[in-house]
Amino acid sequence: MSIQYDVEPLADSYGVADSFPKDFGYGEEEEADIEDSPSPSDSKPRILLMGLRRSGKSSIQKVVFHKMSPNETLFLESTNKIYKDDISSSSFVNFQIWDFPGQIDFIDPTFDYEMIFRGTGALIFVIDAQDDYVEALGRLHLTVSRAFRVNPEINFEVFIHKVDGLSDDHKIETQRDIHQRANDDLADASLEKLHLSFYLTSIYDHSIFEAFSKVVQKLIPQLPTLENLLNIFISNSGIEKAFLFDVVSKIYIATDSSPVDMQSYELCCDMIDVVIDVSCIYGLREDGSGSAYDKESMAIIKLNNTTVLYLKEVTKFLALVCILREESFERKGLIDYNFHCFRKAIHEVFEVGVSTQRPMGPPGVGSPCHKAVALNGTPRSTV
Ligand SMILES: Nc1nc2c(ncn2[C@@H]2O[C@H](COP(=O)(O)OP(=O)(O)OP(=O)(O)O)[C@@H](O)[C@H]2O)c(=O)[nH]1
Repeated sequence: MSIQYDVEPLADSYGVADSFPKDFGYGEEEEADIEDSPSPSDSKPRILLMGLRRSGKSSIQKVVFHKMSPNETLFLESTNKIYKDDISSSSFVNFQIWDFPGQIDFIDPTFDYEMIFRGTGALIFVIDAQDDYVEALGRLHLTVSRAFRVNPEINFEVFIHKVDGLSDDHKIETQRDIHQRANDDLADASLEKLHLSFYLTSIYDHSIFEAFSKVVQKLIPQLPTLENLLNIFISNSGIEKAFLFDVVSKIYIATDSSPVDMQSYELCCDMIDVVIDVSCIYGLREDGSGSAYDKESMAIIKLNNTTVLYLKEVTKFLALVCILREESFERKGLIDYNFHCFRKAIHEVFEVGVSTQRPMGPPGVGSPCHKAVALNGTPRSTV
């Protein structure tokens, strides 16, 4: 395997290149009392992580957005308050992730669930698949039915989590059973319109990143355009698969329309890790200033099975990672030209997003959630 790696530590013309956080990121973490009044940053759309105690909520947040290694999560303390994690300063994902304590009580008058659900884009309910999940299903039903009544626009996502401990057959059976019971409960409550999506996840492999990618993609209004651009790019460049990655979290925010196989995704994730690690060691200035990822970032990795991985910077937060055959890579000039057009188009997509951004309206109880677009293209909610 040979690695060609080329990174200019800092491009002044890149505007905020130097602002890419040195620790790779991961915005300020706020701890909030449940009864806290909303702060201005609370107007950002949220992804809520809910579920019973010890189901794995904090671990998911730490592994996906804070590069914590899965084994370290064994030492995480139980969450007693809502943790609001604003990752928008380092990630394309312009959301706050709110990690809830397991024992949250809807009857508690200090828990303003109307306010919380109104600005929510996605609610992820985590179920521990290694545990008895009857109680979790009851909690899931209570949570989603409350949330749906306040804001029917929320995407409801169920992570059947910790499946690393289950055999393949057991995984499928658990998913079928949870799916069946959860939907039966909804049907009994005449909530057929409430749609739940299910994912099998574990922090010990890439499944958690894949699942989070799908959750985030649903919140990106420009997704069809991005997919279209990727399709045009790969078909004209002889590329087999291309992913548009959020570099910090390794969530892919879009891919071309050919099916995603887990191995390709894992390979691309590993490439990002290699590039960033090498860049952190050799790409910074001697005094440690500069950025591990900037406009000049690119890498080519040739594998011993005639496959080539090609990574290029698209925006401050996004990278394109392509998988192609060695023969196709002989036409690198063509690929680079097509990439140049693709990159330009992506910038235009998000610039249009900014110019069509709606002004923030005053909060109003029960008002529908209007979606506008933020600088990085993810929707902002005005509630
Ligand atoms: N085997 C396995 N263990 C996991 C996984 N995810 C989390 N865990 C473990 O589950 C335990 C509980 O994880 P936490 O992230 O603290 O759970 P939580 O839901 O945030 O718990 P509370 O803060 O009490 O609500 C930890 O020991 C984790 O290491 C997983 O995918 N597989």
